[in-house]
Amino acid sequence: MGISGRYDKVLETFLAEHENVAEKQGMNLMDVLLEAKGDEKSEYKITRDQIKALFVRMREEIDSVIGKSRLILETDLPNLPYLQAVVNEGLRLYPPIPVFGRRLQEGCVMGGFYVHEKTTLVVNGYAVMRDSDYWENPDDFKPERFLASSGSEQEDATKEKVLKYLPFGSGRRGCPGTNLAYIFLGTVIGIMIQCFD
Ligand code: HEM
Repeated sequence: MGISGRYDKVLETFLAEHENVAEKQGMNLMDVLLEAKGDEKSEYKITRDQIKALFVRMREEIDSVIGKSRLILETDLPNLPYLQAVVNEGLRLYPPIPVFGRRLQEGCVMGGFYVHEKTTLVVNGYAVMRDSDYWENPDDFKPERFLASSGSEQEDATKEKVLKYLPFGSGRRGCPGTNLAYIFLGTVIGIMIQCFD
């Protein structure tokens, strides 16, 4: 058995351990995911088949662009649009920093309300990125929405996209590490796809 087969076996043991514990004390991320998978009423069903289809498409893209003889480099990322779309969609649905703040230097009208200067506002990026006014089927994991060929979200003008896609905030206090973050997310996820089944 290859290394990835052996690794799969170890992971399956962990999964079985989590599924079979009768009385849980606290929950960790794997418990949360397993509960979502088993929850009939959950808004979005996670199935192993969906994860597999996503995985197969990413693996095909990486194999066709890079081959099987080396690992992904930073310079490969622009040639891997589906991998980038998966990273974008992951950040849209599960932003590591879901809210961020601003303090107003001047009073102004926002959404019909006058907001005084020095007011601290919290921007809920999580809610904006799941708003059905801006995103089609917002709770679905659909990386295709970030592909240039997709008609739905991609047709939006760049400015609007910046304001509805906020995993790194926006404007002059937006995250200065955005480019670095895309590089490490793309390479780390891509390398895991290359190395493990
Ligand atoms: C997945 C990775 C990352 C995410 C999701 C993330 C997200 C964010 C968000 C939402 C903000 C607030 C932006 C705003 O208020 O408009 C922020 C600020 C910031 N981030 Fe990141 N970040 C990431 C990685 C990084 C990295 C790799 C660095 C540096 C190497 C970095 C450095 C900073 C700094 C210094 C600020 C404060 C900017 C300011 O207040 O002017 N971040 N980040």
